[in-house]
Order: sequence, then structure tokens, then C-alpha cells
Amino acid sequence: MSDILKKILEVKQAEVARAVAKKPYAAVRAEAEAMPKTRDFVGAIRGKIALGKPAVISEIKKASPSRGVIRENFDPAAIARSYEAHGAACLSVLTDVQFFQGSKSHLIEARAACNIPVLRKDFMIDPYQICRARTIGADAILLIVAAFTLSPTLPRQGGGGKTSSPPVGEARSAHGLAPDHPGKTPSPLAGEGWGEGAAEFDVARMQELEALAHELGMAVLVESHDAAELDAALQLKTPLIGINNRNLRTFETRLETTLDLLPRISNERIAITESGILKPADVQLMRGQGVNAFLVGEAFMRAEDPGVELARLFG
Ligand SMILES: O=P(O)(O)OC[C@@H](O)[C@@H](O)c1c[nH]c2ccccc12
Repeated sequence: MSDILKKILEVKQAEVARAVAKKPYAAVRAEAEAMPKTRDFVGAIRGKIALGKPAVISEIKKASPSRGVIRENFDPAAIARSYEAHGAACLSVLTDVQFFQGSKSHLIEARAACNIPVLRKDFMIDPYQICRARTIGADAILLIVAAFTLSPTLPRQGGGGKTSSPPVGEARSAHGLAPDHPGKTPSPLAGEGWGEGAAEFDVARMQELEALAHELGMAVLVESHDAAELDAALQLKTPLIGINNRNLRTFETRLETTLDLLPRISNERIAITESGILKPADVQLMRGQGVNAFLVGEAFMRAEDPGVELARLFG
């Protein structure tokens, strides 16, 4: 796992602990269950694609660890209105405070200013955060597979150690290939500073968080960056399969990441290419390969009017 991701997750754990001390889980869960109905995030994406249009999840993000401050003049409500007016399918709003200068209020303001569904973009590792997402109005949440990496040094069996559930190998069998590592999801990070033994992902935990999100009426976007992460992602039920072109360890961004992993994703799912889409040629490259859903932030955030840039990029 990247040092930055590791650092972010430590902060998230501390945030959850502080929040639980202020308000217990049962209370936030009850609040979540009492919220009005969500907007249909998956339906909004399918709707665009059914019309032969690209489905664009447009991001509202002030800053990032790799880029620093991206947008000075930052008005989430105005940005949300502009995105909606120019055909965005959905919004994605960064709510992480420390690393992305985001805020829950950004999501609340953005959602109140439009009628399209909104993803809470944050680092979700705990049921508490899922409930909290629902209480601020999120229609969807993000699960980043890399955040569920089990340390190779953790005990795998017994002694209270976590074990991952057996992979179903859905996409591979859909392509006529048998899963080659039954019972484990090996990571290519092994041998790249991880020491001996393949890393695994806590798929059971991801499934638990997904089930809770679905129970609360929210959609789930699951994000992967390589084949092992994608295999873990495909063990979830959600149709929304994100492929992050940005490596969270090095911040290197390669659009080939999406093209390389695409054949593993069956047609019942929706492949969403994330990060590094900057120019019309990038969009054409993806659409030419059958990718119809996009998550774009920086290109829009740097433009004077983000929605106008959306129309230009995807026009
Ligand atoms: O700004 P870009 O390169 O268009 O990327 C948007 C989005 O993919 C990126 O912000 C992102 C993808 N996965 C994440 C996980 C956490 C925070 C941010 C992200």
C-alpha cells in the first residue's frame, strides 16, 4: 500500500474513533435510516449510455495530495449547477478534509443546488462512515480496493486474524478462464517492497460495507488499479466498476490501465475510467474501446466554468 494511502487510512481510523465517541453507531445508523429517498445513481449512468451518450461523473475537488490546490475560486453549489446544466450524469464530491481540502458541507451544498445523484468521494473503511455518508445526502459511496489490503504479516488463519473470502472468478469464467489462485487474491505488489508473500484484500469487509450501503439505498462504486484489485472488486455485487488510471502509490497516471483491465469486466457491469482524462482525444480513445463512463475532476476544476469544459471535452 502506498505511504500516502496508508497515512490517509490512519487519519480515517482516528476520525471514526473520534466520531463514535461523540455519537454512537446506533444513533448515526438510525439517522441514516430516517433519511429521505436517494437519487438513482446507477440509473443516471445507464440512462446516458442508453441514449448513446458518455456518462460523466463530474468531480468537485478543491485540492489533492498530488496537485496541491487545483481551484481557488471554489463554490460547490455553482459548480454543481454548471455540471448539471451541461449534461453531467452524476457528481462526485471530495469530503476528505486533511488531504483534499474537502468537506461534508461541499457535498451538502452541491446536492442542494442540483437534481442529479451525488457520490461521496472519501476513504471508506468503516460502517460508521457509510451511515454518515447517507445522513449528509450521499446517493453513492466509493470503496477503494487498495484500502482493504491485508498486511502480509497479519496472521491469515485463526488467532482472530482476518481471512479473505474465496474469489468467485466471475469475469474470468465469463471469459473462459479458471481462477488461477483459488482462495486467494494475490497482489502484484508482492516483491515490490512488500517482502515475502502475496498481499490479499479483505473482500469480506468490502462486501459487508457494500451490503450496508445497498441496505441504506446507496449505490457503490468500487475502485481498482490492477488485475488483482479488479478480481477482488468483481466479488462485489455492484455494477459500477471503477478503474483508476492513477497509481495511488506513485501518482503516475496511465490511461492504458483502463484498456489493459477492460477485457476482465463483463458486459453486465459498467466500466468507469477514472483520473487523467484531460483532452477530447482521451475521451475518443476510451469510447473507441467501448468505455462509456468517466470520472473526471482536474480537467474541469482548472477551467473557468467547469460545465463548459465538460461540454467541450465530451461534445
Ligand atoms: O482529477 P482527475 O485526474 O480527473 O481524477 C478524478 C478522480 O478519478 C480522482 O480524483 C480519484 C480517483 N479515485 C480517487 C480516490 C480518492 C480520491 C480521489 C480519487
